[in-house]
Amino acid sequence: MPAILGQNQYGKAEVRIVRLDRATPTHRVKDLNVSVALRGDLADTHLTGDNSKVLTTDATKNTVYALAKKHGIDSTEAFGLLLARHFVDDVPQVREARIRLEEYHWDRIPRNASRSRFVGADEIAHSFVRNGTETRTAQITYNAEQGAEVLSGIQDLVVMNSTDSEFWGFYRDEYTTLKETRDRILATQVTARWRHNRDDLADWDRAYADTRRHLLEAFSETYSYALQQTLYQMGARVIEHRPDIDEVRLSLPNKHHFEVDLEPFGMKNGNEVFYAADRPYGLIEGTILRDGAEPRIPVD
Ligand SMILES: O=c1[nH]c(=O)c2[nH]c(=O)[nH]c2[nH]1
Repeated sequence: MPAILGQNQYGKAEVRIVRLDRATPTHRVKDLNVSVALRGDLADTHLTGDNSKVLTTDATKNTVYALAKKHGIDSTEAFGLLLARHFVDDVPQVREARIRLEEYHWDRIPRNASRSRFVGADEIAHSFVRNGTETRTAQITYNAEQGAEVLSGIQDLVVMNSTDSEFWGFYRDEYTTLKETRDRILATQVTARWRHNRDDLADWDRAYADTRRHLLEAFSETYSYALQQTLYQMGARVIEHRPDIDEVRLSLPNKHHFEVDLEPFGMKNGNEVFYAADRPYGLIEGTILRDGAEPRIPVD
């Protein structure tokens, strides 16, 4: 029985784009996952392999980045409409475009009232925390001889600084190709555990909230030359402010944001349009201890 081609569509799925608006010192961020599907006069490529009407999926991805640079991303819907109209109105063989968008929402990290170099009344201009991702953890060990040990923690606290991060001066061997940068996005998904040196705190919820706040403040206030340095500052901040905590163990994946090369489209990126890669990622881990304390959180 002869076969016929039924409904079909194609495009690039899950284009991860972070668009920064750096027009003022108070940066705005749009973080989207965009999937493009195009329909139209596309029988030839399926039936004979004639690709003359195929707008490459690579070009659809580039379009997402280029239009984001050109027009900014005002709202998720408006950006989806812009893309859909572009593909249908400007590419003759495309009759219908379906754009699916997921937006990841970032809240600003509240400002520490005692520090003044940030603009805005009570928020930090370039530091963000993604809402709804984190989990609070606890591990209690008790035995009759040694009593109780309380490990508290947080998992998947996703944070980002849209500036105040550099990375340069690193060791180079024949396989090193990374370019040095004086201004990059620094983003990570914090997993932390901290060991209390007492089991009789009056308010564990408050201790947790306070420790979380110190981690966030240290992340956002550290002008960073390496995620390793930020890790140390985060742990040290907790040790300094929480006499009940002797040890902080941190695991920080470096959520890389690569500046998209927009030169082929006649545009300078200007540190505004990024490809948010999910893997591979750098993984920076370390324990920060109260001087004199022994590490006791088990190494995974
Ligand atoms: O903060 C960083 N630390 C590294 O060790 C590293 N390595 C790398 O490629 N990028 C980065 N960034």
